[in-house]
Amino acid sequence: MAVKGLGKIDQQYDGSNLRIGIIHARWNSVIIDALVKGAIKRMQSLGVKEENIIVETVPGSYELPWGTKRFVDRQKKEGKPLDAVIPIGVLIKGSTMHFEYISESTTHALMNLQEKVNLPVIFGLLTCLTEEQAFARAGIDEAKSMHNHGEDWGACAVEMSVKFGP
Ligand SMILES: O=c1[nH]c(NC[C@H](O)[C@H](O)[C@H](O)CO)c([N+](=O)[O-])c(=O)[nH]1
Repeated sequence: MAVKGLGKIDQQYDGSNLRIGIIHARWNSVIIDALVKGAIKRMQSLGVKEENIIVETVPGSYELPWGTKRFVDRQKKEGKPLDAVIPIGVLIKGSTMHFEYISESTTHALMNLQEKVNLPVIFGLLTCLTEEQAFARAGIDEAKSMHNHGEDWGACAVEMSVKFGP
């Protein structure tokens, strides 16, 4: 069976000089909290200092693109520029098309944001058809916990910053 997820990291990247932002939505907060903790844990295991992991929040996933842009700009303006940013949101399909529209528009906006902010913008949006899928991808024990995707996003942020930074 193919092993999903980031798999083996081809090398340990040294995050000790990095400053990375996490901006997360507050919808589905139990799942969000697990994903954020997973990202922080992995980044610290790669040497990113606690004081260099800056966490911000927005109401929902739809606010992530604009919130991320302003967050990155503000950190730069304060003389503490980020090396990468991880927007995190959890969208769970409901009975309307709301899920589809937010998933599609937010994904495209986050992808396009990379050019605008000239930084790695890691794709931390879980778009799940059921709560069980979301619990599993946040490594929460109530479901068949697959793997905490937040850890992958943390590793990705460090690798992209080290490899492609200024
Ligand atoms: O982050 C989420 N926002 C959601 N909606 C709120 C949306 O992101 C905005 O915050 C809201 O529409 C105000 O702009 C969700 N649902 O509606 O299901 C969801 O599952 N996850």
